[in-house]
Amino acid sequence: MRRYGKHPDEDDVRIRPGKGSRPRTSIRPKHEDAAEGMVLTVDRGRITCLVDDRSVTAMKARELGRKSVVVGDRVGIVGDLSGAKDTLARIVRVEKRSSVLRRTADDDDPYERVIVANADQLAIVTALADPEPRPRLIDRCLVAAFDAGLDPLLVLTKADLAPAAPLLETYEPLGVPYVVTSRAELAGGSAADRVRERLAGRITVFVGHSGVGKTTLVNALVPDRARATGVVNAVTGRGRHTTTSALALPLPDTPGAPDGRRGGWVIDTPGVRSFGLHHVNPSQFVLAFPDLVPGTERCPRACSHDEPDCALDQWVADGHADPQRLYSLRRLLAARERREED
Ligand SMILES: Nc1nc2c(ncn2[C@@H]2O[C@H](COP(=O)(O)OP(=O)(O)OP(=O)(O)O)[C@@H](O)[C@H]2O)c(=O)[nH]1
Ligand SMILES: [Zn+2]
Repeated sequence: MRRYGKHPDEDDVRIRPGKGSRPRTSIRPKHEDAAEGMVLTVDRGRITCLVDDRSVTAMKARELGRKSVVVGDRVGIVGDLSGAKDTLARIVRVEKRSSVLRRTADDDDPYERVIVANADQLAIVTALADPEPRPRLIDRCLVAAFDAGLDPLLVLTKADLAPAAPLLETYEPLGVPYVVTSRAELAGGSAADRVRERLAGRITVFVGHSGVGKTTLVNALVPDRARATGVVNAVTGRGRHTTTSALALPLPDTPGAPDGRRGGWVIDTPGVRSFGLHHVNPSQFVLAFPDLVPGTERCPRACSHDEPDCALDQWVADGHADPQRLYSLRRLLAARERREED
């Protein structure tokens, strides 16, 4: 009888030297019967997954070893999938991720960790005043987005307190899409509608510094957030979502939207204000600026594009690209070197 899967080579055994004579199967069980789930939040080893339309609490199966399971992951899950109280399923597989977003290392935790998988958009929420916008922080978020292959979206809040134009001027050369919101538009619902248009059918991570109005906005976007969070809490047994883990919230369908432009996900990231950028490869980063790429042909090998020999200066001086674009690239490259709270 074959125990695992259906591939003939799966019964191969390998003897590990130095570990006695205990044979070890070289290939893990495949769990082809596992249900598919999406990770909604992770709270100290307790993983809440959406399986069909149920919230199921699960733990990582031992066979996953050190492999992390993060919000947005598509997983294979086995065991009790009823979603009933006090049940615990097992995650046996993590599907290949289409994108990963890493949180910055901090004092409590020196490692840069993946916090969200499979997102395709990063909404950078910034107040136009109270608190003042922090362009360097925006730059860091943009670098993280470009590097992770996420489309950035600027959400500029509190337009009732200050105009958006000065900030938009800085980001215009980058061509980053933006939405501007204000208190009155939030109350009237038009702000949420405009933001929602940008979110339909996508998985969008929301980041923002404390006080910028991120919670106000997310609540407006996901009116039944309380209920959605409640489902999670009923499972984790907490009164409130108090962890710093990200939390995936389903967006209501946009009425009349075509298939593929419906629903979507908002991933809220409490306590996450910036991203680890040390892994970002400067030579690769220029790929986020396709118009500048041909100009790098004459660069020295492994050019960071922010050094005296960089060929881009001459290329731009020769009129091949907008100098503002090179300036923006350099500014973002510099953001990589700075500390989070600069
Ligand atoms: N004037 C003005 N105030 C706003 C607007 N949006 C939110 N606020 C206020 O800004 C304050 C902060 O909003 P929150 O939504 O709590 O901000 P947050 O980004 O979630 O901040 P934390 O909860 O600290 O993470 C609240 O007092 C809101 O009422 C806006 O468009 N205009
Ligand atoms: Zn260069």
